[in-house]
This record gives sequence, C-alpha cells and structure tokens, in this order.
Amino acid sequence: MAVAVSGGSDSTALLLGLKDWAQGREVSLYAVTVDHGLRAAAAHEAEAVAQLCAELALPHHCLEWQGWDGQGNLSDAARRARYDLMADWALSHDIHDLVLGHTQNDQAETLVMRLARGAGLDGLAGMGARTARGAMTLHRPLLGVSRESLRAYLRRRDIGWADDPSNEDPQYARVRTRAALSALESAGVEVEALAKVAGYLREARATIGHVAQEAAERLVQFDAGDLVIDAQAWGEERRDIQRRILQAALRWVSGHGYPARGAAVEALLEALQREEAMTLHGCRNIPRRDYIRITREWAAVADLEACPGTLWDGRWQVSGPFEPEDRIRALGEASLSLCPDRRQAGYPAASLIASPAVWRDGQLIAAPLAGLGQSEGWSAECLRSRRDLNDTLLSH
Ligand SMILES: Nc1ncnc2c1ncn2[C@@H]1O[C@H](COP(=O)(O)OP(=O)(O)OP(=O)(O)O)[C@@H](O)[C@H]1O
Repeated sequence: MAVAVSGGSDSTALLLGLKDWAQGREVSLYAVTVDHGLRAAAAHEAEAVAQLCAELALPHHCLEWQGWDGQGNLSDAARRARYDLMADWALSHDIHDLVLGHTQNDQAETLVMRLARGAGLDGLAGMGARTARGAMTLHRPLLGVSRESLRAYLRRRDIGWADDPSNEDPQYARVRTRAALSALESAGVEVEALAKVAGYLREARATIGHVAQEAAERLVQFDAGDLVIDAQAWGEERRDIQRRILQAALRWVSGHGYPARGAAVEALLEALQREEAMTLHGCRNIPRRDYIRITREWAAVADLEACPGTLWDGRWQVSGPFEPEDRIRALGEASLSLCPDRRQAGYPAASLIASPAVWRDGQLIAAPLAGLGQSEGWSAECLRSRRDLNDTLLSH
C-alpha cells in the first residue's frame, strides 16, 4: 500500500502511525509525495519527506505536476492532478491501496462548506473511511482523529512538519471555514460532533443507496447500450429513489465520472412525468407510457472517433474484419437510411444514430446495431454492465 505524504502534520503523523502498524505485518508500505511546483518551498518539503522516509527505511517517490494551464480553480486542478498522478503511479507499481491523512477537522470543515452550498445528503455525507476510485481504494483512517492530537503525537516523537502558507490564506473558503469553526467552539459547536454528524449521514446515504440499487434491480433493463426503465414501477417509487436511479442511469450511459445534479435533474423528473423527451448529461431520455428509454445523445458522440481495437465512447467494443485505416464513429442520422435492415433490429432511431458504425475511405461499412454488416461478421458489444450501475448507486 502507499501513503500520501504532503509533509504537513496530518500526513506526517499518518506516515509514522502506518509504519508502526505495518511492522510485523505482511504489508509493503511506500510513501508518495506530489510536488505541484507552485511554491518555491514545495521541493524542500518533498525533500524533507524523502529524508524522513530514509530514516524510517521506507521507500519514497516524489511525483511532479507541471500541468497547470492557468485556467479554472487552481486548488481543484491541483487536487485532481494529485489524485491522478498518485493513482497512476500506484497502479503502475501494482499498488491498489492509497492511504490519505484526512482528519476529523477536514471532515467537519467539509460538512460546513457543503452546508453553505445547500448540499443534499450525498454532499453532507462527507468523506468515507474507504472509497473506491477506479481500480484504487482510498483509505482515510484518521477521520476520527483531531489535527491537534496528531500534532501532539508528532511533538512527543520530536518530529517536525511543514506548514503550508495557503492554510492561512483567507482567500480560501476552507481557511475561512476553519476560522469560523474555531469561533463557534465558544457556542459549543465542536469539530468532533460535526464529524460525527457526517458519519451518521454517510450511513443514511449508504442505506438509501442499497434501497435504490434493489429498486434498480427490478426496474432497469439493459438493451444494446441503452437503459430501459419500467415507467409504471418507477413512478411508484419515492422521488429520491427515482432521482438516484435516473442519475445513475445517466452516468451509466454517458460514462461521466460525476452525476447530473440540481435544477437540471429536477427538470428531467418533471419532463418524464409529463412524458416529454429531454436531453441531459449527454443522454436522450425518451419517455413512453410503459417505459423510459435512456440512450446516448447523438450530439455528444458526433465528434468521437476510435481506431480498430480501441473502445468507442468508452464502452463499445466493435469487432469485425477491420482494415487498419478504418474508423469507428457514430452512425448519425444522415446514414441511417443506408441501413436497410435497421427496423428488424428493433431499436429506436435515436439509439441507432448514436451507435457505433465503421467507416472506410468515407464509406459506411458496418453499423452492427442497425443490422448493417452483421453477415460479414461485424458486431458491437457494450462493455458496461449491471454491476457498473450497482456500483454507481452504492458508491459515494
Ligand atoms: N502534495 C501532496 N502529496 C502527497 N499527498 C498529499 C499532498 N497533498 C495532500 N495529500 C494527501 O491528501 C491528504 C489531505 O490533504 P488536503 O486536505 O490538503 O487534501 P485534498 O486532497 O485537497 O483534499 P480535500 O480538499 O478534499 O480535503 C493529506 O493528508 C495527504 O495524505
């Protein structure tokens, strides 16, 4: 397993604690630090972590991020890059567990910041002690431990840590939230209690996830890359369960790593109730009296192109007598009429135009879902499964 160490107090204490824990166990522990190259001191901090790891006889790797393009929110971009870099590095070393030093204070701050944004249950449920992230599992064993007690532990062991000046910079909402929480202590609002609330909400979130997953098991069918929901049974579910199934279905079809949220999802719920089609999250939602069909939106895949042997739209595996220069693209409306057997296939036109087709020298060669090229051995398989839908409903 790998431990993510920034050199701050929380992750330094985590490093020492894990080193003790790993002793006598059959665990190979690696430490990893990301140098974002954003502050002059960052390289020294990474160097100090390397030094501490050498003293502890632990292997340490420093990863450098040079990807900042000056666009958007720097903290968000740095966080995403950090997780991606660490996950890529870990997986390339066949490491599937990454341990992070988030504390009780981080959990409480997250809860309050999300309250301020008017978040729902999913947001307020905060961070989990164990969460899946692709092929990695993220562990946060310190969520029940306060930052102050970790610092006391380091002082007792006479180990120093780096203080990131951005932790004092009031331009960051987290820094202002931390200050507000410390002011609230006099009113009896304790970090420990807030973190506990996040834990309870997390349990409630998990329970609702299970209920939604059981409902999806009954209501959702899989049809050539589309999801088909039993409209009547879905209509009898509570709105929260309806919403969760829809959100998960949209993610399943589109492959987006995040759910559709807020007013857009409410608008979709309303539209489906009125049996009106609507496009959202890269999907076309088509309500009929008996079912709701969720298919890929043609406009969202119109520009996607894949080479033979690679996945198209992140989920379609097309097989057949490929030539190397062949390209896989969406069938598109204009080419639908080139598939004489399209009606026999039994899929709606909206699904077919967003389905994979094979082009050679600008000519349509195959469109397996629309019945073109099947007799020559062309086929297309959607690699996403019910398990992926279940994981989305259960995970957080
Ligand atoms: N530069 C870094 N290198 C390695 N690990 C890091 C680095 N920065 C943060 N971490 C890891 O992430 C943990 C949480 O730190 P921090 O709160 O700054 O992270 P974050 O990833 O921005 O998360 P969030 O904002 O969701 O709290 C740290 O305890 C450490 O384990």
